[in-house]
Amino acid sequence: MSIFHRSIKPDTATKESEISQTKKQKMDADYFENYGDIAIHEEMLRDKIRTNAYRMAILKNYKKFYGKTVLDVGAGTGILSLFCVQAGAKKVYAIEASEMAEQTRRIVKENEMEERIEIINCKVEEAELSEKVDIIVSEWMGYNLLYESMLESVLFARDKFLKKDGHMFPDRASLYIAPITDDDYTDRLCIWNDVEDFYKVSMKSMIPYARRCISKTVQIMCIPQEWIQSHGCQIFTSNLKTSSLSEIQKVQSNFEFKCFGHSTIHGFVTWFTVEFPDDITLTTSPYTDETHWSQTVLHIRDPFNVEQDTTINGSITIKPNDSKPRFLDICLVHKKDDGHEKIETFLMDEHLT
Ligand SMILES: C[S@@+](CC[C@H](N)C(=O)[O-])C[C@H]1O[C@@H](n2cnc3c(N)ncnc32)[C@H](O)[C@@H]1O
Repeated sequence: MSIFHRSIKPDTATKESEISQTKKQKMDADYFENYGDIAIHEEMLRDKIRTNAYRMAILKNYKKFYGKTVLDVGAGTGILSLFCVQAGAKKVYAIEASEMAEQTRRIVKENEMEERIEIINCKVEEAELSEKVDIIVSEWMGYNLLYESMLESVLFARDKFLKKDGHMFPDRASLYIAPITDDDYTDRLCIWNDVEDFYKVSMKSMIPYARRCISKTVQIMCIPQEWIQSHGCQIFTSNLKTSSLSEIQKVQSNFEFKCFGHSTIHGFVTWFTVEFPDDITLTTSPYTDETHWSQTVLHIRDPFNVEQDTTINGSITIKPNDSKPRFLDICLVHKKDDGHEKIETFLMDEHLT
């Protein structure tokens, strides 16, 4: 992604590009250092909803895997590669850029699968394979589906390594949004009223600022179903076999909700699903069992009241942040019935709560 404008002279542009390149490399280094740590892999393996969805998808589709070659993009501990061999894969290329790859080698040996799983310790963008593969498996999803921007690497791998009639596991991803009431929102503001009782000084003037602070931070949490105030609306869906890079680099969609009943809207929640062949779906919906992704909550600045059938419409744009492309810029525009449009912007970076 280019960060400079046409008006910048070539030499300045080169300098800018070098800086951005160094920044990007540093960010990637931090990213892979994070995945070199055991804790994140423990969290993923503890998430049985996630891991069993992949296990079921691979084992139930054993006819697709039997005798075939597979590329596991971002193998981590190698768990998905092991499932692929259990399903009968002839050869799995397990590409992992972080230092975890050293441990993956040990795990593969422990399972006596060295002859079938080849660990390649580099970024998939830098890998060379001696053949094209029949299947790509990858667990690339981040919070709000696109946080981390790993899907770009998976599509890169698809275009370079997947046979024309090959399969993607998963092969579809979708993102949903719904308006919510947040029962904890008022509690969070209470302190600015309570200061008077506690210490006999007033801090009520902080309330508008506190609201702004709440609305700026993206919260990762499992919300109670009762908070949801209308049916969800799909804002993004991608066929991973055919989607282009540009389609996944900018999500832009309108939404419209009809509210269930009387409540206060404090924000919006997003969740995602990924689908595999043979009707297997992994969902992070608030209506099903918790996963380590939870849901993503975007609080608005000025909560508003709704009644049954109040309409909320608007649009959402999600794209990688220009200078830190693994993070996301989110712009949410919303309007109640014929009211004024409100615009909320969020940076989904490491300061998630
Ligand atoms: C979400 S984890 C999944 C790990 C494992 N497949 C699992 O399901 O438990 C993603 C892994 O992909 C690796 N990864 C991300 N981008 C990569 C890239 N471009 N090339 C190679 N590995 C990558 C990360 O280091 C991380 O270990």
